[in-house]
Amino acid sequence: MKATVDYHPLQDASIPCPDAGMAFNRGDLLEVVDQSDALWWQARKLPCGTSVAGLIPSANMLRSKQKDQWWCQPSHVHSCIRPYNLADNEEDLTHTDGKRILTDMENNKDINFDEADSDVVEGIYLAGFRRSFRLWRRMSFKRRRQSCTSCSPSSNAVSTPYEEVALYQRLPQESHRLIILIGASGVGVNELRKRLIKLNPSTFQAPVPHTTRQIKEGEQAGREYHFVTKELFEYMVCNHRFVEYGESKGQLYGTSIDAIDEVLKRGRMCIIDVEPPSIHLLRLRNLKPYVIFIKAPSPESLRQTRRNSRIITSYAINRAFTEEDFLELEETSHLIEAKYKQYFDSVVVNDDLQDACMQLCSVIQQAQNEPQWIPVSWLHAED
Ligand SMILES: Nc1ncnc2c1ncn2[C@@H]1O[C@H](COP(=O)(O)OP(=O)(O)OP(=O)(O)O)[C@@H](O)[C@H]1O
Repeated sequence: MKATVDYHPLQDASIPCPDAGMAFNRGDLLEVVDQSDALWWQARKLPCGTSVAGLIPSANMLRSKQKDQWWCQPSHVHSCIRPYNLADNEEDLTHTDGKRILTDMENNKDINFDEADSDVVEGIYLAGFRRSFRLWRRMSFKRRRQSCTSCSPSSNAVSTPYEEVALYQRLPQESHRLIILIGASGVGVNELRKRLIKLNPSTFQAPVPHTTRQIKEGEQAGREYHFVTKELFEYMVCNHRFVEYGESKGQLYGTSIDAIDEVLKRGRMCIIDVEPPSIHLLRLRNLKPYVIFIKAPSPESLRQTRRNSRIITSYAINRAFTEEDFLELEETSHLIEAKYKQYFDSVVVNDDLQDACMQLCSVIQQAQNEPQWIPVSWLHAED
């Protein structure tokens, strides 16, 4: 089983023998060796080389403890994921410090928010890196972050403190697993994703996003974007076709499940980066997502390695990192790790870019070609 909650026997007054208890954290793999008691099980941690079996609360026991709300944070409905609403526009245009982003943009009239990040490698267009798309994600991230600090991702954990898992080995004829990269904004998720795709553009691919904005000269439908009407976009929203979507400068942008399927059906490995709350929507049997957390390096190394790097912010393109950016990045990285670690299959620290890219490559190869623990429910045959 995979634990979806943290447990500390020394803080549990109800455990019959605290010394025999076994502490575990969200994401730990536990092999249950005795389930005969309704309240207390015996389990050991995997890999089990050194670990001895200890006492853990049964799933029912944990659920009833949760009702008393002592073992985890209060669980909230994830109110930060809201359908698109015109009333949200004002919020999108406001900084945490109250300055209006639009004003900043107006001050930068020469900025072209939609150019330059496109790329063609070996005749293959690298989709999903347009600035307008990334800008929307950044703005939407800011908005969600403001409303999200108390939001727990694990309302699901209430009903399933342990998730049953089994080893899965992908067969060569099966689709590749969806690779999800998660990380704080600015940590380098897009840089790594792009490098990976450039290394092998016929293997790795990003889904083509959707937008309601007009097609521009030089663009091709289905290449930079799937250009759709607002009506079609909203129809897709109503039919839950988007993993993420939102609005920037009056236009809608989003990543659809269909675009992900399209990449997988072509036999490619689909690499996406989404905000952590979207992981839930992608935990599907047919996608069997493998989640890689891109972690910020130590504070010293972060400042050292990024001294010449440039970022896209909500109101400026290609500006140097500031101390405020570093602090925000570190804080967000910790926050994401603390809240979502039960979903991580691997962690890659983005310290030296080249090393991180190589490590990412090898983790992805393992994910696709070696046995991995996945939820048992993903193994069941299609209905
Ligand atoms: N390991 C690294 N060393 C030095 N610079 C890096 C490293 N990783 C990323 N960068 C640089 O940091 C900047 C931000 O990276 P990137 O654009 O990939 O961020 P991101 O995580 O995708 O965030 P956002 O989605 O907000 O753009 C880029 O200029 C990128 O080249």
